[in-house]
Amino acid sequence: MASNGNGSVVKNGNGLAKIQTHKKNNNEICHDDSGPTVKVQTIDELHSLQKKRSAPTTPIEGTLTPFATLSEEERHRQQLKSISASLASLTRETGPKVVKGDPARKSETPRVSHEHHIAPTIVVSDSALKFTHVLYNLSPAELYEQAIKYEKGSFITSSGALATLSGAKTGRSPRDKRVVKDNDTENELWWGKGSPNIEMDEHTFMVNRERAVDYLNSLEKVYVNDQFLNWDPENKIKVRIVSARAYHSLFMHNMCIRPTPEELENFGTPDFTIYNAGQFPCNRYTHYMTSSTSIDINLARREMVILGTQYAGEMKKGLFSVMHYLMPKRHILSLHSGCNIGKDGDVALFFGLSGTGKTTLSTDHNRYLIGDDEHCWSETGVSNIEGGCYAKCIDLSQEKEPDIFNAIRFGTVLENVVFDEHTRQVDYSDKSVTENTRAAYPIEYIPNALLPCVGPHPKNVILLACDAFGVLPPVSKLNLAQTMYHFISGYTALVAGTEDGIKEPQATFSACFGAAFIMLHPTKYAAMLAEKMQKHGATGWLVNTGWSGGSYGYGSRIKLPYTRKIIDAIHSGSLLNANYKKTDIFGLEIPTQLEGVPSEILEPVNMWSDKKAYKETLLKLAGLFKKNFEIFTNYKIGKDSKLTEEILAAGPIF
Ligand SMILES: Nc1ncnc2c1ncn2[C@@H]1O[C@H](COP(=O)(O)OP(=O)(O)OP(=O)(O)O)[C@@H](O)[C@H]1O
Ligand SMILES: O=C([O-])CC(=O)C(=O)O
Ligand SMILES: [Ca+2]
Ligand SMILES: [Mn+2]
Repeated sequence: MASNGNGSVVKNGNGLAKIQTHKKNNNEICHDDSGPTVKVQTIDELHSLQKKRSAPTTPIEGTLTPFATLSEEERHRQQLKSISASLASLTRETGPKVVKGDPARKSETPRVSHEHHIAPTIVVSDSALKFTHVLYNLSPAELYEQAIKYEKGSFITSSGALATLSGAKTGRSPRDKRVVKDNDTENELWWGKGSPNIEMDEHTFMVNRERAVDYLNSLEKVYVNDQFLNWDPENKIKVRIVSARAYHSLFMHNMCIRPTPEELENFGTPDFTIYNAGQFPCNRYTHYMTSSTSIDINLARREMVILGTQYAGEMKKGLFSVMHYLMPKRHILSLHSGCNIGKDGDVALFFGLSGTGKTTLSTDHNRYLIGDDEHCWSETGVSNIEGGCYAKCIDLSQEKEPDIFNAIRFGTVLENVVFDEHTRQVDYSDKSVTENTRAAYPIEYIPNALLPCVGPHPKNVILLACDAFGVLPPVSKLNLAQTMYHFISGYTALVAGTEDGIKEPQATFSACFGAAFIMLHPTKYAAMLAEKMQKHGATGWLVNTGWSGGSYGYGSRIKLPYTRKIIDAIHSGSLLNANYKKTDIFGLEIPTQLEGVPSEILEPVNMWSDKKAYKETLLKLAGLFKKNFEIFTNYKIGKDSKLTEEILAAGPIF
């Protein structure tokens, strides 16, 4: 039996109805098929319909900036020229042939003798004969696709974050950081004992730079981010990050300030450039190299090179070091601190080393978040340097820290976490890869973030110390000299190893609560802080977020709700008017009462059952403070020798 003549259903030999696939002239069956069809010839054409052209390549209509008067093509050309110049080998071609777009997409592969070929060649090498594809300021969605397709260990978690692996290094490598010592920096920077700046010469920097650039140019494609640092419009810095991984590009997209399409069109030449060739090692036969990792800063060239570590925090903190050099030159103080602002406009800074509570306490439901880690204090007030937060996520829970937990969603980079292979549910308690698991998210993922991230002069300067010895009071009010003493000391006590047995707390002193990132001598920053606090009438506080009733293993950590009550009382101003008494040895002013906190915990000795052990531990810690401060005793702080004397006298006395 063949056609029934109506052209719709044909019975075959065994009597089953067969649906005809050729065009019918009636529509009795499958009504849904009769709608309009797409007007394309191929599947590629169909895909091309999905995408509308947009930033960062589409010009914004109606903008009257000089750059906007250029044709789109000319703007494009200039942008590529700038990127080609960034990627130039300094010994061969002046810059590689760069072309925008993903090499995996055929339509974007350059044809021969293309106008995208920017650089005139001096000497032809193999690298000059190929194109380097530039993936310029990709969006999070595009970077997700790149990461998942090309980078092992990239997965979407159940909440939508991008889980990544940073490779062998899961934290910063401060011993592998080098800074070029030249005629200027020799006198300007802090060198020697206690300083984070380990010298290298200009020539060695160039060797490493060439190594990184050659590595990047050998790849089929590189990622380029053009972004900003510092929300203060007068002191914004333009940064370019050239990297080989979508993970790095998305991390910086989140952590730096994201330009608007208009700002990107007028971007021009960056003020600072990072070459992140982290997958590729440095050469240990190179002078100054003591491992296969090297993070090199050249302030004169305004460049940074990363070899042999893929830990993304190196980029964030490398730029922070640069800000610690550039900002003081403009009489702006750079700060390793969190910052928030109350409904009445009162600003608080939170200094502290890792794990002391900067992120936890600056993310406060009753206040607006300005930033969690890096700030500037200028003549006009405070500004966040970054456009994102980098939160520790070990043992993170929705109950304890809902805002951070909920920020871990689409767009967020999750480093080195462990998740269920099927549900992709993250287990935040799992330390299999590292204890330093981290989440990097744009600041606007925190619901009460203040945008733009700027505020007036701080009213309170809170120094956080997690004292695992259990002898520092939960809160003390500091005078200016004491604030400077504790700021320069930068104390916290970590507990080495948390698995089995009771371990001794380990005291850590890190000048300005961030010695790894400062460039000038600590007393320079301290002098600026003292001047600003004095001028704007800010009050200093020392808050112990660590142990009470005994050292680690005997006492217990001060409950977070109590610390929050203490912080609330600082913000509201009520603590300023409390009654105070002075402690022995450290001479700290401690309140006798504080609403919502049991009075006995305010004085540490009350909580220790073994008073003798308390006194011994207190003296031990005081001795550590004294010893640490020795390297600072020969420095004058600011112009005021009276203040210097007061600071030296503000430490423990015994
Ligand atoms: N009393 C307390 N005060 C503050 N934090 C506490 C307290 N008790 C426990 N914690 C916990 O200590 C941790 C503090 O870590 P947080 O991420 O805030 O430190 P951080 O200073 O931002 O560190 P980093 O510089 O490494 O980012 C959190 O997990 C918090 O829940
Ligand atoms: O920089 C990092 O890797 C994390 C951080 O915030 C710090 O250590 O201060
Ligand atoms: Ca933090
Ligand atoms: Mn930090």
